[in-house]
Amino acid sequence: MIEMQDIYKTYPDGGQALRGVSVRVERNEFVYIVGPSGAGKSTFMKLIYREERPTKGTIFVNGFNLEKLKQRKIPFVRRNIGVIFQDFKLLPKMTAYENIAFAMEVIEAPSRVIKKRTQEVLELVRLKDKGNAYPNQLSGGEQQRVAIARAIVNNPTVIVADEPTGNLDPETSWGIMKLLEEINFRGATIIMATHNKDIVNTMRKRVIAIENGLIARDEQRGEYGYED
Ligand SMILES: Nc1ncnc2c1ncn2[C@@H]1O[C@H](COP(=O)(O)OP(=O)(O)OP(=O)(O)O)[C@@H](O)[C@H]1O
Repeated sequence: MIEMQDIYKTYPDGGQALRGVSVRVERNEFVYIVGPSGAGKSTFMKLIYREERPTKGTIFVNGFNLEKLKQRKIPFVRRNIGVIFQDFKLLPKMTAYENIAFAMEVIEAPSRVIKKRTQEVLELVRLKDKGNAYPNQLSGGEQQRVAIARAIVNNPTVIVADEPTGNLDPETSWGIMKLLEEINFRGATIIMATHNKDIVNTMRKRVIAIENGLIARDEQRGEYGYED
């Protein structure tokens, strides 16, 4: 569960990215965040995974108030949120396998568990045979699948995906969407910011439109609603 209560975000240079956003996303929902460039979508996403902090307002993730979190609870809450980016953000000097396993090493999982679970997610994203490849030896779609495997390896309850298909061709994008749908089916809440009209209008889900720092629309089985 994610809940924002009257969230404002003003960046240090004075730019107002969000201007009073209140929203609730239930467990296991799949939500698209749409809106014009500069509307505040990435800021909205960053507040959920605590990359940015709100200027005002309260955010709850799985019942934890992110603004009142004790230092020692931060890793625990963070581990429950998997993040996927447009540009994949894989570590270039690590293989696909190592990129995924690393996410478990940082939470100090036992090495036996790491080996088993990393193989399991490599299979889930259909990259069993590419574990030893480095990111620059993989296609864009394959790199994004590694990034998805890394995001889900610790079994997070929430996946935040900021334009995950932004750098991919349409066919590859559909493959990524099928995977996200499967992850949602297995129980994760998915929040995905996108400019992909086809995907939003085909895979009808809840659509939240952010315009000028405010929620302009929030519809179940919504539409993309813009021309780009
Ligand atoms: N780190 C930052 N410092 C200052 N201003 C910022 C920062 N990040 C974003 N902004 C500003 O906040 C506003 C919202 O930006 P944000 O990146 O959230 O929009 P967006 O909807 O994700 O856009 P896009 O679709 O182009 O990715 C913009 O005016 C932007 O210039």
